[in-house]
Amino acid sequence: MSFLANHRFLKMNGLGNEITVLDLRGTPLRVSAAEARAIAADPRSRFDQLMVLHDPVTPGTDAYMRIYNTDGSESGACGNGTRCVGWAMMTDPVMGHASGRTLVLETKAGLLPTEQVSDRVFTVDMGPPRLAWNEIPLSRPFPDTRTIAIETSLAEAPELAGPSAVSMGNPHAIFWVADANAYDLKSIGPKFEHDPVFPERANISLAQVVGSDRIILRVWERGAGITRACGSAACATVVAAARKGLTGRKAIVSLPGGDLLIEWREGDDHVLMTGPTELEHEGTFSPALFAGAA
Ligand SMILES: N[C@@H](CCC[C@H](N)C(=O)O)C(=O)O
Repeated sequence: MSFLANHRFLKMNGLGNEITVLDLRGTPLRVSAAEARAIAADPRSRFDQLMVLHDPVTPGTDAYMRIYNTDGSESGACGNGTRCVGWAMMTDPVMGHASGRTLVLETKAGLLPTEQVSDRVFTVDMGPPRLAWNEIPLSRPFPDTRTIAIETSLAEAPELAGPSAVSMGNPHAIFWVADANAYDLKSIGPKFEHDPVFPERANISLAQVVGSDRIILRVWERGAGITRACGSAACATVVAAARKGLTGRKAIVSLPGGDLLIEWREGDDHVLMTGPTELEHEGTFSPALFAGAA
């Protein structure tokens, strides 16, 4: 039987981005890709991202997080999920032992200081964007990642070419469009996600700039598909928009699930993301879920 049988989880969301939080602190256990897919397959624990808490690794941090997509792949960043973890570690009666209003969380991509702004609203310091082609990563050199060349060309949307590329600890490609709702993202997203220029695949965004401080955004997430919000994509988009002179360094990003406030701070180059969290329910995993999942 899987160690996850009867294990407690929280089902949350950040602007409709479906997040399941699982606490494995105090154990050496690790969720496999098959177990993550099994958790995603149950409507009670369905997620776009599974945030798994582990004991801290770096001194001074509060927890190490592994982040799984629906397909079982792992990511270095999830902005909406990190806010949910902040809420869980501060407020949940079982997971919430953190004192104070700040936490430092760690992923394979780095440190994520997280601050409670009000009851359910959190700001995550998503760190500096990574803009060099080999940091994103891209499969070949581009001196300027504000616009890159891709191999995929769509007969139905030939204007979707030359996206910006940014890593926020995970790879993002941002296509600049006149109307973000004019495209069948479910059809085009996977084609761009798997373009050979993205050796680790990429999260694909359609960004419509509607003012110097406002962007409408839809996202096809690597490993998860269309989601109602993607925090790291919102951060990557404001960075790319500011680099291209399309907006300032602070903007509201409107996603199908609601708004995020993003600021690319002068001075230390860090990107701050502020937005809400919501607890939907808690539950325990049915042992039957993991039959056949190793
Ligand atoms: N929803 C997340 C990003 C999720 C990670 C992504 N699918 C990846 O594989 O990089 C967010 O809020 O940032």
